[in-house]
Amino acid sequence: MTEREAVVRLQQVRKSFNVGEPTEVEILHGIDLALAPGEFCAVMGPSGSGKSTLLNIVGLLDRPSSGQLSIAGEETTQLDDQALTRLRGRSIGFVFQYHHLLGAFSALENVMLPMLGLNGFPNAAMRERAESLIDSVGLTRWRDAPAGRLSGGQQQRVAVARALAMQPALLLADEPTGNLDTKSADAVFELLRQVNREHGTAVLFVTHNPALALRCDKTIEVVDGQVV
Ligand SMILES: Nc1ncnc2c1ncn2[C@@H]1O[C@H](COP(=O)(O)OP(=O)(O)OP(=O)(O)O)[C@@H](O)[C@H]1O
Repeated sequence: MTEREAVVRLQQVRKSFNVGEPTEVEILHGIDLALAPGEFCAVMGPSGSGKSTLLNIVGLLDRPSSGQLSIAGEETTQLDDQALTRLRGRSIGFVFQYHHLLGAFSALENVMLPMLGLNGFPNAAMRERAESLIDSVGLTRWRDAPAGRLSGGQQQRVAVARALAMQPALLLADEPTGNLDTKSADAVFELLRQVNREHGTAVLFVTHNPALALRCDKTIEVVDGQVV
């Protein structure tokens, strides 16, 4: 797979944090990873091994201390913050363990929020697209309900629809089912698989659940800051 073809490519990515001058701890020790378009990859590993740190870097929320990272064929390490924000907005969707929805806003409004961009004015096309996303995650009846009133599983469905608002090539899901009962977790996982199949969205899916990992295209394991 060439750099252009990969949705995500990490080469020798290291990440250190300052934990009180002058002490630095290295958390990621030279990660190599490539994700093809449409690939659904589970990320497993013990607590504290560096999975979230890795996802934050792939999601352009944090920068590597060294190494190369390309997203959708674009090398990112030289980009300034503004260019990173733009690339993130058009290429990457996020679903976290806690959905971070705005509880007083309707399910539909939450899905529209990422589409508003800088001028902040909704238009009919945005509304139509948000409606179709809400339909596709099975929440047509709850479209106008305040997000805070929905069940945990339904809220996570809204979060998936919101993550897809900008039609990203890559979806990053950090334990999106970790907070749900088995049945809701299964439904949210199936939804991610469906999105992956129908839209060709590549997915990095952090999970502690081996049964779900088995249903992914591949699994990588992060142990002590290395992919093993
Ligand atoms: N900003 C930071 N400053 C210092 N240390 C950090 C920072 N962020 C993460 N760490 C440390 O990095 C290590 C890896 O954390 P990370 O959250 O990536 O692990 P994880 O594999 O996602 O764990 P879990 O499965 O429990 O979510 C931990 O020891 C954590 O304390």
